[in-house]
Formats: sequence, structure tokens, C-alpha cells
Amino acid sequence: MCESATDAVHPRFFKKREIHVKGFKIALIQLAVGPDKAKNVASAVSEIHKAKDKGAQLVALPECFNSPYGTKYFDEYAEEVPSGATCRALSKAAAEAGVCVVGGTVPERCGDKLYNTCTVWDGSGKLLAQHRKMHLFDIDIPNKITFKESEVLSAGDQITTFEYQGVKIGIGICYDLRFPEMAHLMAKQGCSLLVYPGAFNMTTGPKHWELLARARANDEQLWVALVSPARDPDAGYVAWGHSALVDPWANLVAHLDHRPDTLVADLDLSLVEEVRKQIPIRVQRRTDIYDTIHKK
Ligand SMILES: NC(=O)CCC(=O)C(=O)O
Repeated sequence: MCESATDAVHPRFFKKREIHVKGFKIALIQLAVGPDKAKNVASAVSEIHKAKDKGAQLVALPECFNSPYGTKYFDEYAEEVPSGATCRALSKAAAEAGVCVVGGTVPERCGDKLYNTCTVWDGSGKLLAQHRKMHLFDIDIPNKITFKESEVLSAGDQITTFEYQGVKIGIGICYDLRFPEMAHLMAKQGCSLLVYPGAFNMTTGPKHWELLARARANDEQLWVALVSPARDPDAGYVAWGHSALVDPWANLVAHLDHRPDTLVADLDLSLVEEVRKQIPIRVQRRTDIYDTIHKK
């Protein structure tokens, strides 16, 4: 029952799949996604186990990892959360591997509505959190990309944060990344890391994907992880790829290119406090002024 462009890499970037700083080890799985749902889920499960073998404590999958991304697919691939086959596979994988799984997203069916939903499973396979994409991807860039999730999906209305092994983590889904207010609310709930399963495209990906991750990290002084599907040039919607990790100083510390791969990184969570202490914007906000003007 349900409730509720180009691949050019800027010279300043360094490409590295494994970094070693102290803290919390995460794996971002840039999965190859195709039309075969069972195959998509099986390869996600297999990658979760491989990531565990590399020491990951949290493993994250991309947006729409069990289905091609496109409005015409959502109804056919949709499942109830948490009773559907994909959720059951994620729960089992999380329990068997003993890791937290941020389960990318799946099209969720709830009554007569569909949502784009991320589920989060703890190391015993228990559902820790469920986030329904709050900002639907409705854009129209003539001769480039027109997409209207709202034709078939309903929007979520909740901020989603959870705690795992002492780390407070927030979840947004793809287009949610464009909304600083949402990241701000998650930071206010104590998050040190925001994870965004996402699938930007070949028009907005090169322009905004990394920029937005660095902007959110800089605004909120926390870690930001973006997890994309791998690029399939023959798909109806071609994902940008480039899963990425940004630190609380807004450095792009690691990223992938467009191919199937896994980024494993050890997050130094002490950087969150370091940057917040050294650049104390959190206590310097003039909410007295903003609120007054806002009310006029
Ligand atoms: N799946 C999405 O929400 C795509 C968002 C996107 O590409 C963007 O530019 O924003």
C-alpha cells in the first residue's frame, strides 16, 4: 500500500575514481539503463555488492534506474512503494550487503497517481526514507529539448532527510537541484550531504549540472553528490552522465565521464564544520531584513 555537447573536461578538473580522505565512504553508481526492467534491477543489485566490496557505507543509484527516462514509459514501469519488485530487490541487496542504499528513482504508482520516487534502505533492508520529486521537469528549449513530466507525474510535497551512521543526509531528484530553497531547508534540518539522483541531458548537462552542484554545495556548505545514468546515445532521452562529488568548499573533487562506472569516495565530514566556521554565512543571514521586505 502506498502512502503518502561535449565531454570536454575543463583542465582544472581532475578525474579520479577513488579518493582517500577520512570519513564516510560512498559509491555513486552510473548505471547503464535500458528497456529491460529486470536486467536494470539485476545490474543495480550486482553493482551494490561490488561497491560494498570496495568499502562503501552508502551506495547511490541514478534517477529512473529501472526504466528508460521518458513520460511514455512511466506508467508501464511503475510499481507501488515499498511493495513493488524493484523495492524488494533494493531492500534485499541493502540487507545482504549491509549498506545504505539510496535507490535512485523509480516511477511510483500510488492509487491513480504516478510519482518519480527515491527510496532509501538501511543496512538491514528497512525503508529509511521516501522522496517524491518535488519540482517536476517541465522545460521547453526550442530545437533542443522539450520535456513535460507533469503530463504524467504528480509532484511530491515533502522535504526528505534521514540519518545513517550518524550522518544526516538529504535527498533531491534531478530538477530539484535547481531550487536553492529546497537545499536550504535540508541544510537547516542538519544535513552534511545532499544526494541527487539525476539525469540531465545533452543541452542542460554541459551548461548547468556541475555548476548547480557547486552552487548548492557553496550555498549550504555541505557535500553534494550527483548520480546519473550512463549515456546511451540511442535512447530517446540522452543522459549527460558525469556523476559527480562536490565538497563543502564547492570543489569538484571527483567525477565520471559518460560511461558506465562507479565513483567511490571517502567524504571528510569535518570539512562541513571547517567551512561553516571559517565563512560563517549561516549566522550572518539578515533574515530580519529579508523577512520584512518579503512581507511588504
Ligand atoms: N530529469 C530531470 O529532472 C532533468 C533535469 C534537467 O535536465 C535540467 O536541466 O534541470
